[in-house]
Amino acid sequence: TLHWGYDEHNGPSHWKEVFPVANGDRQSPIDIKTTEAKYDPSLRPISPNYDPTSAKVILNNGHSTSVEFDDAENKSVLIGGPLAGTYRLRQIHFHWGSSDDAGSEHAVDGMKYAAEEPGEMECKELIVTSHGETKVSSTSCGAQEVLHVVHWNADRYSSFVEAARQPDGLAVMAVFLKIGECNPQLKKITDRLDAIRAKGKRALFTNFDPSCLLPRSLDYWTYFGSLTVPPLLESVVWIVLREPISVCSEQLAKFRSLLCTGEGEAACYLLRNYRPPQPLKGREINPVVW
Ligand SMILES: NS(=O)(=O)c1ccc(C(=O)NCc2ccccc2F)cc1
Ligand SMILES: [Zn+2]
Repeated sequence: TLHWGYDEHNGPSHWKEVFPVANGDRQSPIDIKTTEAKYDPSLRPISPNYDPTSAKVILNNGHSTSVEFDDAENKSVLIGGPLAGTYRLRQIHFHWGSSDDAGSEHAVDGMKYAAEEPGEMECKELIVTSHGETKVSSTSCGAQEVLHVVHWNADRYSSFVEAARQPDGLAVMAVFLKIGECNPQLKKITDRLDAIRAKGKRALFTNFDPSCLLPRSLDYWTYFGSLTVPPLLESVVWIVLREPISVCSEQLAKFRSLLCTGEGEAACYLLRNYRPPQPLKGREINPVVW
């Protein structure tokens, strides 16, 4: 049977063979067309409230690296914005591409921040060389990667797994990471990746508050979608932050050095792990800027 991944033979175009919901009506990620987003005055600011002692372990599950949090009580929660009730922090994880100009999942106005390889957004930069001539460099701009902060509706459901099967069960905050300065907060995570290079490995990871990875502005777009990896359950209220945070090339490269194979297996690097944008199927996207 298909073991899903991100290669030619088991990647996103094959997932529907095992997970038919891949062709559902509320799949993620999507390309957010900002001009079509409809402002909803009832939407409030989001309010993350995390306790650093909730952080427990960092692991490599073969599809990404995640930091898992203690979600046995309402210690670290997200409230406000489009959310009715208290959503409990479960884990954070990342998606990236095989080169610095690809890798995030959601896109904004076609700027496939992350973009599958073809058609990624390019920005032309004029560079004046030392001897005065100008030349155009086409570097990709926009974000190259994405951080997902995953929460579940602890008001209405008794576990993550139960919530993951409900239409309002999960809330995931997406933060774009843009190539630039190295990110000192992200360093805490990238410095631990050497300890969990093989699939299935885990390491202690405590005293970490993921709000340190959030941008200054919490302006966001919100829409109803799904998990972006199998089982692709349609249970996610997406909250996509407009402002990216910075990450440097060297930090991104460390994610790509993770293995999608276990110890003792022929090594294969987890070079990319993002799903391309999916059809909107008539969904409304609400921007929230205040
Ligand atoms: N990329 S994302 O959309 O933010 C995303 C978030 C969480 C999961 C997850 O927890 N999967 C395991 C899982 C799924 C369903 C039920 C139990 C599970 F453990 C997958 C994808
Ligand atoms: Zn994700």
